[in-house]
Amino acid sequence: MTFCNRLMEENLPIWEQCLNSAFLQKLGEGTLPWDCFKGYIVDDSLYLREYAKVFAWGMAKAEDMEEIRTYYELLSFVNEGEGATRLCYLERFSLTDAVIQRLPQRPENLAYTRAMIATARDGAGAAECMMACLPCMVSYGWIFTRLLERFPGVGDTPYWPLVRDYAGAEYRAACERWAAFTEKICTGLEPARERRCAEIFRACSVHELRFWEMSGRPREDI
Ligand SMILES: Cc1ncc(C[n+]2csc(CCO)c2C)c(N)n1
Repeated sequence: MTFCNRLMEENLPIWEQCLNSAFLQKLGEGTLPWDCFKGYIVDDSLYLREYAKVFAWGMAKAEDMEEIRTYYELLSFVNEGEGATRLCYLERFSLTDAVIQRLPQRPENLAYTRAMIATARDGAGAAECMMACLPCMVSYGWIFTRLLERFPGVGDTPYWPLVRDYAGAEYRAACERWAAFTEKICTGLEPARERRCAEIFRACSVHELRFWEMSGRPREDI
């Protein structure tokens, strides 16, 4: 089994808890309070801004152009794909990007992005950087694919544009590319560094869970 597949398998129980969070279950059923969804979109927009900085560290430490191209691809994915869906939702909430950028990240969100950025900043290189980002990419693919299987009716809810971004074949193919790149850079690592990588992957999977739990509560400042 590949290193990335092993990590995914080991962390499936955490992702399962994400899928079973009140936020995602209600989103699937179409009963999620709109205020909770609004809070999620705001925090997630702030999250994605900070997330982009992880790749700045990755690029600064890159050893070849392929690495830089991968970070560039990941960044443009956030900017074009996910950014567009979020902007549509913000418009529906009558919120603008300028307004939300001044809002604070909620504590769980801040803890997550601080941990990712510190990991990429302090890590030895691409392996640590990708370990911090991979759970967020691949857990979304896994979670939203399962969510759609469990709640096929989600296609008729206002949450469909978000689910559609992650539950399709195109996103799955992108995840496979990112995992293949990660596999390549993690092949032949010393055992201590490999253990550290597994710890980062797990810590970030737990941060994902905390983010979903946080999203079950509305923000009080919007
Ligand atoms: C809290 C949180 N976790 C994960 C994602 C998903 N995500 C973030 S970046 C990216 C694509 C790769 O750059 C994906 C799929 C999110 N939006 N918010």
